[in-house]
Amino acid sequence: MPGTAILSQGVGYGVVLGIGCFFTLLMIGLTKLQTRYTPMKMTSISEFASASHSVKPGLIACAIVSSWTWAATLLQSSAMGYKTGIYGPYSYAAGATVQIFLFAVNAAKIKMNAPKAHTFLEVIRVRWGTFPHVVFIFFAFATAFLVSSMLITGGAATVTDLTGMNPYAAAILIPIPVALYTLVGGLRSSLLADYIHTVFLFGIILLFMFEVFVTNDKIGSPSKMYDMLVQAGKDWPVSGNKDGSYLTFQSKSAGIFMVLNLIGNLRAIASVPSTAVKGYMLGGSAWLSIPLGMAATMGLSAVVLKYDPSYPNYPIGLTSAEVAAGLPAAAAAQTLLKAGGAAALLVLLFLAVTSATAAELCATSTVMTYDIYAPYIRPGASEKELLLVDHVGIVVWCVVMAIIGWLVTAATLNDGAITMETTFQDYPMLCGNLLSIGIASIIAFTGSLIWPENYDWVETRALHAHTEASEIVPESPVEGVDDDLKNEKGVASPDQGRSAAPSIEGVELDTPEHLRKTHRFATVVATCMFVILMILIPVPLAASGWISTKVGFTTYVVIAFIWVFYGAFAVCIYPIWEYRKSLSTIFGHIWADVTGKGKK
Ligand SMILES: NC(N)=O
Repeated sequence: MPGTAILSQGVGYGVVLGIGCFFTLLMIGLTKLQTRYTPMKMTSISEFASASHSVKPGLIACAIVSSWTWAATLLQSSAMGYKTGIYGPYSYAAGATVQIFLFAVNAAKIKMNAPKAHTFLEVIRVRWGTFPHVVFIFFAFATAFLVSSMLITGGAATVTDLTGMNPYAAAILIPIPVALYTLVGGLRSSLLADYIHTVFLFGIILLFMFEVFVTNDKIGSPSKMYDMLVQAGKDWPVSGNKDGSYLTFQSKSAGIFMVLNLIGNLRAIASVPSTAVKGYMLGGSAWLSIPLGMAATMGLSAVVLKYDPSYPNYPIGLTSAEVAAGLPAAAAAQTLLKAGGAAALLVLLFLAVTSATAAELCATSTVMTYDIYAPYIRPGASEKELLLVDHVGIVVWCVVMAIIGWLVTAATLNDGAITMETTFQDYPMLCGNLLSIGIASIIAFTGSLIWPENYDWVETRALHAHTEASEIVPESPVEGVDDDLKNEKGVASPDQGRSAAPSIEGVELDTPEHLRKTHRFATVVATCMFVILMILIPVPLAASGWISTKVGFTTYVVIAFIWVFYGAFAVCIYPIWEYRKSLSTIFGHIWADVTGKGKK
C-alpha cells in the first residue's frame, strides 16, 4: 500500500528470515547449555514436548502472553482505537482477557479429572469414544487452520505493507524458520524464546508509549493528545459514538466488538488445554496490558496524527480497507518516528507472529502424535517413535501453513466474493460468533438433560498414569540445577506446545481437596474478572454517555502505563526471580568452565 511501505524489501527479507535464523541459532545454543549444565535431556519426548513438567508460573504466564499475542492483538486493537476512540483499546483488551481467566477454570477441572492428558482431545476419546474424538480432531484442525491462516496472512500483510516485500514470498517464508527453531528447541527452549519475545514486546510497546505521551514533539503529553482528540471528534465525528466523540465509552461499534471478541476468542483458546491455573491468572492479567497499552498509544495517535503532513496519503489518510487491514498502527509509527518507528513496529509484529506460529506448530504436532498416531496408527509406540512423529508433525504443519498462507494471500489479492470488508463488519461478525457459541451451548445443555449421566471420570484420571515415572530423565545431573525444577511450586509445562497442559506439580498440592480449592478459586476469580471487566467498568460509563475530561483521559493513560509496567514485571522480571537459583548455578558452572575449573 503506497505511503506505508517506507522500509526496503531487503529489510522485509532480513526480518522474516533473520529473526527466525537468530532464534534457531539461539535454540541450538540453549539446547547445548541445557544438555551440559542441567539434568534435562532433549532425547526424551517428555522433555521435548513438555519440558519434563517443571516450568514455573511466571514462565508459563510468559508463554501464555507470548502465544496469545498475535498480529491482531497489536494491529486490530490499534484499529479499534483508531475507529472508536478510548473504548476501542479497552474493548479489545477486556474482551480477549476474560476468557484466559475462564480457561483457568477449565484448566483446574482438567487437573482434577484428567491430570495426565496431553490434549483435550485425549479426554474426549477416553470419555466418549472414537467417533466424538474424530469429530473433535476435525474441529481442532479446522481451528488450527483458521488461526494459522490468520497468523501467516496477517504477518505477511504487515511485512508487505511496511517493506513492499512480495506477499507470496512472505506468506511462504514466515513459518519455515519458526519450524526450524521449534524442531531444534523443544518446549523448554521454546519457552525461553517466548521469554525473549515477550521482553522485546514490552520494551517496544513502552518505547512507543513514552514517545507518544512523554517525548515526541508531535504529541508528547496526555494533555495535548486530549486536545487533539477533541478537535478530531469535531472534524471526523465517529458514527455511533456519543456526540461523535473519541473520548467516550458510549460507542456502538466498540461495544459490539467487546462481545464478539469475548465469544470468538473463547473458541480459539479452547483448542489449547492447560492446567496451570496460576500461570493463566498471571498471564491473563499481564496480557491485558498489551492491547490496552498498544492501542491506547498507537490507535489514538493514528487519529490525531492525521493533521500531520507526513501522515501516509495526507490529507486523505487511510482508506477503510487499510483500516480493516490493521494499518493505523503502521501509519502512527512512521509519522512519529519515520523509518525507525516502522522498523520497531515490524520487529514487534514479527515477534508476535513468530511466537504464536511456534505455539500453533507445537499444538498441531502434539495432536498428530497423541490423538492420531498413538491411538490409531501405532498403539504402544515407543517414546523415541513418538518424538520422531512429533518432529514430523511440526514439519507437516509448517508446509500446511505455507500453503494456506499462499492460497489465502492469492484469494485476498484477487478480490474473492467474501471480502475482509464484508466479513469484518460488526453485525456479520457478531452473528457468526453468537451462532457458533449459542448452538454449541444448546446442544450441550439439551443433550445433558435428555441423556444425563453420573460419570465418575475414572478412565480419564487413569490416562497416561503409567508414564509418570519416566518423565524426568536425570542423566548425569549437575548438582544444584534441579532444585528449582523439583520445587513443589513448579508448574508442569504445556504438554501441547507452549500453550498446552501445564499443571501445578507436587504431591501435597495435588490432593483432591487442594484441586477442589484451586478449581473454586479459579471460578471465583474468573467470575469476578468477567463482572468487573465486562459489566462494572464499561456499562455505567457507556450508559451514562460520559465524555472524558482532560483529567479523566490522563487517568486513562496513567492506568495504561501502570498496567504495562505490571505486565512487564509479571512476565519479564518475575520469571528471572523464580529461576534465580538455577540461573546462578548454571552461570556458576559456565564460569567454572570458562575459567578452566569445570568438569571436563
Ligand atoms: N489473542 C488475541 N485475541 O489477540
